[in-house]
Amino acid sequence: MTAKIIDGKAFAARVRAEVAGHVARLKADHGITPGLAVVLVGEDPASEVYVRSKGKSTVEAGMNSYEHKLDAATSEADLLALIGKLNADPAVHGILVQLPLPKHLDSDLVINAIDPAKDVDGFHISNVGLLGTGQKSMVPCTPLGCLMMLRDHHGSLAGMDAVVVGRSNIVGKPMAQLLLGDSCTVTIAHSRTKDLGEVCRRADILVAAVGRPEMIPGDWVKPGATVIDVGINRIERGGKTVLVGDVDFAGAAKVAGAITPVPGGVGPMTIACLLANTLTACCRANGLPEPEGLTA
Ligand SMILES: NC(=O)C1=CN([C@@H]2O[C@H](COP(=O)(O)OP(=O)(O)OC[C@H]3O[C@@H](n4cnc5c(N)ncnc54)[C@H](OP(=O)(O)O)[C@@H]3O)[C@@H](O)[C@H]2O)C=CC1
Ligand SMILES: Nc1nc(=O)c2c([nH]1)NC[C@@H]1CN(c3ccc(C(=O)N[C@@H](CCC(=O)O)C(=O)O)cc3)C=[N+]21
Repeated sequence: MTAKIIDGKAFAARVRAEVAGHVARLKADHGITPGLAVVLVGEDPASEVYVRSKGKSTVEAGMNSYEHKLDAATSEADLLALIGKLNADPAVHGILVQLPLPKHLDSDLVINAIDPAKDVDGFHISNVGLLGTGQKSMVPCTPLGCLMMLRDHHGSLAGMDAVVVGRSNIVGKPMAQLLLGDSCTVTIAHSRTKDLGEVCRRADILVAAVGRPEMIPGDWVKPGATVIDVGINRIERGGKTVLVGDVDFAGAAKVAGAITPVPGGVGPMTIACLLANTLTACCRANGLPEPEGLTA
């Protein structure tokens, strides 16, 4: 079998266009422009690329983008003061603090200082709790993007066996919650899982969020399964730096029913969902009905 390639880039373009349409209507009918503030502490080159591309997409969707670049040595008090200001600013509907933060900053403390209604990453403990109890929340962008692609491909996910490899707070755990919410039978695997290959081979839906280049070989994939590769790994190959996922794409594509590529899969969907979450936060803040199909 040769897998269908799930085109995250094209899907993301559709989501962004839909968001832009809603933004135009918000402006015309209500005079409101959604605003997203992105906070970057320190000078990680990969993060800077990512923050720039977020800013560009935000503006292209018709929203306001506010970038705050802080020195790597910024104190916790200064960062918390900035978050306080953004929380109080009515022009800012979404706040994203780029992770990881420099080691001297307590990321839990910082994330939990964000107004949950503006927490477009969905990392605040109250959003985590709302998601876990099936209540309306802000849903983390990467897992939300994965869910949208899965629903688009399968329609209903009910009863499917899903395996999520990785248990981070930003990808693995919220991904598992969303799959459970769609009535999958969910297994969460991690670095202490025994017989990971055996576990993966049970999956109708296999989500890899590990951060290890091409660690999942084709023979861990059940024939016909849907593979969602969240990994973003930069490696040297043939004297060039290339981007690869956590899955051996060539091997897995021979067995899977459908697979997301890297680049052009989950990454672009993450950014599209960030814009969608900012729009949703703006609608909620203004007591307006939220657009359908852009949340979980
Ligand atoms: N496309 C996108 O939009 C995004 C992509 N990413 C990418 O996704 C990947 C994962 O990110 P993130 O969740 O933040 O990473 P973390 O490093 O926070 O978590 C990695 C997880 O993988 C598990 N793991 C590590 N090694 C193994 C192994 N050998 N076998 C099984 N499990 C293992 C860890 O287990 P344990 O808990 O036991 O240590 C951990 O739960 C990265 O490549 C990152 O760049 C991240 C965010 C967004
Ligand atoms: N608070 C916070 N929220 C995040 O959502 C967050 C974060 N911090 N820190 C870093 C990770 C990583 N992440 C990516 C998003 C998009 C691409 C993306 O668009 N990737 C393109 C390729 C881009 C390239 O070429 O480098 C693709 O896969 O096609 C990648 C990675 C979000 N993260």
